Amino acid sequence: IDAASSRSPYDGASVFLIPSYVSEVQAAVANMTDSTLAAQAALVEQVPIFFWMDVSTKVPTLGEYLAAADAAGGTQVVQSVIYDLPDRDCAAEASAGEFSIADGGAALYEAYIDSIVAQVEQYPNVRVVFIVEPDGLANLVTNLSVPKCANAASTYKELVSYAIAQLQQDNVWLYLDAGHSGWLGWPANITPAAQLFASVLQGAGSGATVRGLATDVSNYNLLRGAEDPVQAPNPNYDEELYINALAPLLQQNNFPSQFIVDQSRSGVSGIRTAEGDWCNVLGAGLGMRPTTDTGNTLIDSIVWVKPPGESDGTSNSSSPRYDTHCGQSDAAQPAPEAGTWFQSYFEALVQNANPAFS
Ligand SMILES: O=[N+]([O-])c1ccc(O[C@@H]2O[C@H](CO)[C@@H](O[C@@H]3O[C@H](CO)[C@@H](O[C@@H]4O[C@H](CO)[C@@H](O)[C@H](O)[C@H]4O)[C@H](O)[C@H]3O)[C@H](O)[C@H]2O)cc1
Ligand SMILES: [Mg+2]
Repeated sequence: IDAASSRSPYDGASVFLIPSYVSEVQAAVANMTDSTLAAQAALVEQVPIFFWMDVSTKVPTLGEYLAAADAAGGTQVVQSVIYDLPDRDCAAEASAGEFSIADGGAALYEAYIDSIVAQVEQYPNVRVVFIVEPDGLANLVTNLSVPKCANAASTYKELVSYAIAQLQQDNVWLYLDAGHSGWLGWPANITPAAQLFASVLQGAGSGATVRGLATDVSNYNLLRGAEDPVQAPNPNYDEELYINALAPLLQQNNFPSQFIVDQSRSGVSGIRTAEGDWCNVLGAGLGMRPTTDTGNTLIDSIVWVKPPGESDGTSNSSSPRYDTHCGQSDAAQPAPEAGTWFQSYFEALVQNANPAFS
């Protein structure tokens, strides 16, 4: 058990602002004509988000950020998402990745992980928080009926175990992605989910550990609040209910039960026509600001993981990465490719922010 995982990485630390996102927001502000809204949008620059390593060529940039955090002094936390599994996003089209299992993807992914290890080992004084593979394991709980997921299952598990095994440095905290309340929170899913997380941790070898799980990444659920009608009849209809139900199941399976929760786009509830809608949902607003004052000892921090303004996926039906969810009536259109800047959507997120930026 490495020292890191026995305490929150956020205790007594400053969270590093990701420069590439600050630049995206600055560019967005420059393009805004409504001066009141632009002034509110400028405040978003000061909110820490996660740096997504959605392609292996972004790993050196993590190194630059670790160096900058190291130079800043004090106790810094750099937040980053590991997101490059071969046959990625197996139940959807929008976020398919660079690696494919059929084309040596497993070996390439291990090299990707090894390159991340090489970066974090250079900066032992910087705390690094990784969320490991959004949607990856969650898809193995509910979507083995999807051929791409069934074919990828053993590889996903082996590679997440590999990532855990390789990232045991004392300055690293790992939170596996655990979907959200409207996904794995369903009673039919929650126990298989706990068992899957535990088996993947065991696959990392004895002594390997993680800090816990991340929930609501790139989704729109409330941390705690009134039930959104589309969540009914799920008893775990918000993230805190999901976390409180999941934690004992994890403990029973010898899996650490600490959490971080994405609230970047959770400011407005009741915006989806169906619980499973995830793509650029209309009416969404920036949510609770990141804080360690979470009101629940299981939750280390509220965080912003999905960078607000970056698209979930293209609405162009002729694109190879077109997913029908991005063409729905509750999806903002026209939308650019996943991960690219969506200006009008960003402006709406600021407009709908709750709490408001002022
Ligand atoms: O009452 N009942 O009787 C009953 C019966 C069955 C029920 O079934 C449950 O229904 C849920 C709601 O549809 C399903 O949850 C959805 O599953 C999708 C993947 O399949 C997720 O999509 C991902 O979302 C990510 C961002 O979050 C994207 O990054 C990613 O690209 C994208 O693929 C949705 O969020 C998530 O909400 C459950 O699987 C399903 O088991 C539920 C109730
Ligand atoms: Mg996605």
